[in-house]
Amino acid sequence: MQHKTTLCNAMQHSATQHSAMQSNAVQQHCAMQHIANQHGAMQCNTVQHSTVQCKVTQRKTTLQCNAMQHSATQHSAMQSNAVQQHCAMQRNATQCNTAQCNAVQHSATQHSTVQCNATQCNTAQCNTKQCSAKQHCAMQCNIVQHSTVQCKVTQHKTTLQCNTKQHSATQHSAMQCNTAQHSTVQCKAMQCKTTLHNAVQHSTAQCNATQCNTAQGNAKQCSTEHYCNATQSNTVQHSTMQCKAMQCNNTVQCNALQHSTVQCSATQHSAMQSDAKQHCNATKCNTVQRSAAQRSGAPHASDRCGAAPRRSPQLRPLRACAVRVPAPLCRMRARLGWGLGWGLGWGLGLLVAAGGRCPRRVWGPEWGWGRSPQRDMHGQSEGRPRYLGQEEAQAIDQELFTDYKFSVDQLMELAGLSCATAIAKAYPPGSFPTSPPAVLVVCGPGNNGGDGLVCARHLKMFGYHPTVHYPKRPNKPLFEGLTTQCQKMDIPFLTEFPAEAALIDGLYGLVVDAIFGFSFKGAVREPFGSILSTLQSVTVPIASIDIPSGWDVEKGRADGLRPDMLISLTAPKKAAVHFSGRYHFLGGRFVPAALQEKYGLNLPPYPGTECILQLP
Ligand SMILES: NC(=O)C1=CN([C@@H]2O[C@H](COP(=O)(O)OP(=O)(O)OC[C@H]3O[C@@H](n4cnc5c(N)ncnc54)[C@H](OP(=O)(O)O)[C@@H]3O)[C@@H](O)[C@H]2O)[C@H](O)CC1
Ligand SMILES: [K+]
Repeated sequence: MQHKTTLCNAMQHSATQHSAMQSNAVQQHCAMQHIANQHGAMQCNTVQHSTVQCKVTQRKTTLQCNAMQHSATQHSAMQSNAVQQHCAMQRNATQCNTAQCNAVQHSATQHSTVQCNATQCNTAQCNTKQCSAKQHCAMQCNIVQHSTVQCKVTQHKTTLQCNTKQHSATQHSAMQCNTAQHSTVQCKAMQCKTTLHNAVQHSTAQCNATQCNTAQGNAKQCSTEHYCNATQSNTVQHSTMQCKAMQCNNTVQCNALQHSTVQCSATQHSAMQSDAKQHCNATKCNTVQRSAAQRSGAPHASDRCGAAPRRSPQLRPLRACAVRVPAPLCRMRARLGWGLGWGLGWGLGLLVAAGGRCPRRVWGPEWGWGRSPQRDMHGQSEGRPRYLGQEEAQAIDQELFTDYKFSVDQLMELAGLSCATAIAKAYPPGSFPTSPPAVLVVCGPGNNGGDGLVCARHLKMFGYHPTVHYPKRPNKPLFEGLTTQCQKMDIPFLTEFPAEAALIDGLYGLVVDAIFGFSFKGAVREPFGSILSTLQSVTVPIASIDIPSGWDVEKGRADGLRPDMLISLTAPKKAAVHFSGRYHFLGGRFVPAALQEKYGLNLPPYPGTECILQLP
């Protein structure tokens, strides 16, 4: 509100003052907005700002936006960030020296919510009293780790930024409306359909994928030169997620220029195209390979196992299958298993399994058991691990902590490592439709969520590109530590869960479900209800840690998630008998023999030094 037009006027935005941060590629955008007096502090940003720079600008309060606050003493941590040239240009070199940007100035008092920005949140300061406002950290800690895409979502979700007067419908600039980062919901009709969003204002950044995927982005609109031309389709804004099938299906858009490697997303790529590492070129996109059949998951030509994976038409299978049931039978089994009731469905499933197995991967004797399971209705059988009830699982857990004196983080580390290892075995990076292999890890409020954070960290170490969504964070050092570790390893945290399954399908090759574990009870509460409901519609594979989230720990849930992978920790829980995905692993190789004995776990021997074991 204090932000006067004059503060953002031509003088400040002159060539000399326009810092590296401000003098972005789309000069005309700022120029246009400044002239129109619409330039609020928030509007100073622009998508064209690099991630760091953009955020710095956006985080500025209006007070900070003016020249006075840019004095040395007021230069907050936020301002004295890595964009040193910004400081140098706006202040003289001596003012913006290291001393002024040092810890002294980063005192608690100076660390306002706004000032405690990404840079600080990535440091130890984020865990101190200075940044103790949890929401603050949650929001701001994400920033640097957020890719351009994610960062903008976060920023645009900020109440301060989104609810100011400048963000009225008319003032809502193309910049604000732009960003592929806006989900369809966020990029509302009101914002996207203002007269501001005309062709002139729709710069490269502004005509983004989200818009192209909305009602505006229909064939008619997107095929115009303004909206979906070659330039727009190959910008950084067009991440995997954004350059969607719609664009690839448009023959106009499907030219070689637009279809960079990055842009050819999972959705666009048929399995055949992905496997062949032939990125969507003009020929492929305009030919029969883009047929409906392929997009609906027809098996890959090179899939020697034949049957298309239920959830991952775009992911290559691991190894050759042994005995396989024809895909229709497998599908029938799945349908029966989930559609006609548990008992009947599972019984028929076993009938099918007796003659062969659906393409559930077992790697052979060195990895798992070659034989099919002979489970009873409780999942227990001779020579097989005992499937635990909820209370049993909790009791073993407690005993590990109280009697054996393990700490939670010890076991969580092993559990999370097991999960990452199993994922890497089943879904090697090369099998992902996109490079890098992007994984969405959704973490819940308990230890299952902690496993997810550890898993994300190890996945990162293994060469994956995990992104975490962690909406409900316990106020405990363990979880704060795990979060910080991820953030400092440049793992982005999505503050907003993608509202549409298609976005997830486009962006990620795999979803890790670390929402609920063996303590889940009752009806799912928000925000996890919405999250799970979205996850039910994704087509990329889901790997569930310990229990498919939302399932009753003992009874399962017929209309719930249908993960492609389950990593049972310690021992499978009773619900696992209903698991029908391809990969069932046992992980958490930390249960001492005496405890195994006491609870009659009957765990199979892990191979060698492995921390996981594939179950049939
Ligand atoms: N020994 C082992 O095998 C180990 C396993 N680990 C992992 O830990 C989980 C179990 O962790 P726990 O924290 O006990 O439970 P959850 O992760 O399931 O989560 C509990 C939180 O979930 C909330 N909750 C419960 N029900 C609902 C619901 N219906 N809707 C929304 N939220 C729900 C619950 O909230 P409350 O308000 O009820 O408190 C909790 O916040 C295990 O499965 C393994 O993954 C360890 O990592 C290592 C040892
Ligand atoms: K889970």
